[in-house]
Amino acid sequence: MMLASKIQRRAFSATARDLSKVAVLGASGGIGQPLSLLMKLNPRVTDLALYDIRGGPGVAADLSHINTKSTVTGYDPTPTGLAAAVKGAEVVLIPAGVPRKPGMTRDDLFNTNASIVRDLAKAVAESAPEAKVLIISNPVNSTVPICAEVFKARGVYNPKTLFGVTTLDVVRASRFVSEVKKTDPADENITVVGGHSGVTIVPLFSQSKHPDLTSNADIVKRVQFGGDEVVQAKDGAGSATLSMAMAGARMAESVLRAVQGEKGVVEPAFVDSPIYKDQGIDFFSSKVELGPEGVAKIHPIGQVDANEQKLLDACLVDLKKNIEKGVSFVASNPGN
Ligand SMILES: NC(=O)C1=CN([C@@H]2O[C@H](COP(=O)(O)OP(=O)(O)OC[C@H]3O[C@@H](n4cnc5c(N)ncnc54)[C@H](O)[C@@H]3O)[C@@H](O)[C@H]2O)C=CC1
Ligand SMILES: O=C([O-])CC(=O)C(=O)O
Repeated sequence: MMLASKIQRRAFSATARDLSKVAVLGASGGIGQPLSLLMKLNPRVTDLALYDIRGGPGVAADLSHINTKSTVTGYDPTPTGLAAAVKGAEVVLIPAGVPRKPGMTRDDLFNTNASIVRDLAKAVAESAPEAKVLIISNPVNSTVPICAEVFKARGVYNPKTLFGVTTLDVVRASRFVSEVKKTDPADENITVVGGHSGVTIVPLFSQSKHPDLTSNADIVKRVQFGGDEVVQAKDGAGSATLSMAMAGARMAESVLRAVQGEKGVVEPAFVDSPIYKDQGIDFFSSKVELGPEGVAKIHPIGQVDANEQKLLDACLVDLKKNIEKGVSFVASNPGN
């Protein structure tokens, strides 16, 4: 009897884990569409739910003709649409919100995107409190704390399941290094820590195959301000969308690999982290080992050289302010 129930339990959990619903909130945007396409092509995904304030069902109808196994459903902002989109999701990806124009910092997006993320987080807290939530909307340094505060207020905050997506920073770093060193970017694994904006992005070249790059101010700056290159080139039409879709899809795939039992899956992510808590900084991006429940282990930063220590010092000043801004926003604007 006991054995039977054990087997049943195992069968149930295998089924539950194999049924991986992914929801994309902001699915008809510049990032949302290619990200949803990449999720439709991912065989680990069984159900794809696409929500946007406009155009979700259209994007869903289009993707639903692709002959992979997953079902695709689109949702509009009806009273039940958002709740239905996230219900039962293993992973909720959030690229909803406005992108930068030339001359703006990511922090300039705060006034618009803070309330968008707050309201989406409420829906996730109510209808999918166990989902792994991957926040792409900028400013990530503030939108992740916003999401955490919303979850805390509803008693469902789990620091293991909330991620700010910083994957694009390591994707860029490996590509930029490969251009300088004439190598294959696939062989370049560059650690990037901190946050996701300007000087809060800290590449640790001393830990790579190219420690000489820590004194190369050009490449350090390029990693920190890579997003600006795209914003300027798009000249008012937005920021990185296609490279971000690739990076977001890689992060979602890594989360699903870990959920489905793969060991040793490590990605950078901006998470609730012990690393600088003693300095009042509750969130920090570093290498995170993923497990079935989300964050399994946060790797320490490791050895840094004097140049990198200076970068880290500058990072922490801004990061602290960005995090505090998100926390105070929810305290003074709790919404409905
Ligand atoms: N974490 C990262 O590395 C990166 C983050 N981003 C950020 O991602 C965000 C989205 O960028 P794009 O896709 O280029 O912008 P976009 O303007 O093309 O798309 C945003 C989408 O969000 C939707 N939206 C707005 N309010 C919504 C709400 N309340 N609920 C659901 N959907 C809503 C819009 O209708 C639109 O379809 C921006 O904040 C941008 O700064 C962009 C690149 C990299
Ligand atoms: O630069 C931006 O505004 C968008 C972004 O976060 C990036 O490309 O890294």
